[in-house]
Amino acid sequence: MKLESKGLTLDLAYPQVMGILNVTPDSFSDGGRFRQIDNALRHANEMIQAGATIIDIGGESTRPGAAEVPLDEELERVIPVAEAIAKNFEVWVSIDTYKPEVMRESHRVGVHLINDIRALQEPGALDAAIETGLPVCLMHMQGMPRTMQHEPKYHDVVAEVDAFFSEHIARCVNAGMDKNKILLDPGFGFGKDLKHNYQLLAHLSEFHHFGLPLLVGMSRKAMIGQLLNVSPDQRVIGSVACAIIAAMQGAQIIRVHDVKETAEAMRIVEATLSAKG
Ligand SMILES: Nc1nc2[nH]c(SCC(=O)O)nc2c(=O)[nH]1
Repeated sequence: MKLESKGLTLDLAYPQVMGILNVTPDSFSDGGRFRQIDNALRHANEMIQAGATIIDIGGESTRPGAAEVPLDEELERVIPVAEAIAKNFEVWVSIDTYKPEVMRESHRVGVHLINDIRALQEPGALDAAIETGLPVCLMHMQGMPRTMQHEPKYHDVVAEVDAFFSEHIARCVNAGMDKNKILLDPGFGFGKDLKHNYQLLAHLSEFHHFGLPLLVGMSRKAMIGQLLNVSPDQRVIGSVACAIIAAMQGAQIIRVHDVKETAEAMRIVEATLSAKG
């Protein structure tokens, strides 16, 4: 399975590491220090050297309870950084946004992938994504970041996320999007409690029936912190464990903060999966 965008190809036969670049003042793991372009470029370069093949740029923190960021503030944060990375490195650049104007402007400055935690449900987002022609990651979320962790409830979280994927793939394809431009993400931590997150991880391989790339993001999240009782910067081993479990089930893109550790683990996964024949 391969993904193409703007002359770049991503070989999804092997798990690809997506490095997280938060350009938010309140991002819980980067401490908001990567707001300046030079810091962002330095961090992006470190992640690329460590094995990231995608850099995911986010201008709005989506931690549970986080406030929304006005459009002009988000544009000011992410567009200069996206443009600089796309210009300076031969790497996939993805934009973590749900705003249609940010999607369009990101495309204009060279972004390769749209990563939308709201699965193109904001007004105008689906049209904007189709207009850009970019691949899009549709992520499942129950509720909204501000309130999503207030007692999330499911009858069967795996079945409900699967139904969500079916519904939104159909919505996108019916609107004119090429199905092969869609990626799927169960949205770990987005309206899920500890049990829900591990049910999704345990059954992750079941989502391959759509024939679309699976993207997962568990890095430093509460599903690790609640088990190990450690702060976000002490969750590297837990994050790598989650990445291995997902990649061994065929997840194609792993979104992480700790690129070097994850990339090394993915080489072990690749050696093991290819030895399966
Ligand atoms: N596709 C995708 N995008 C994301 N953006 C964030 S922001 C919160 C954090 O990094 O803790 N999480 C995810 C995720 O899980 N999947």
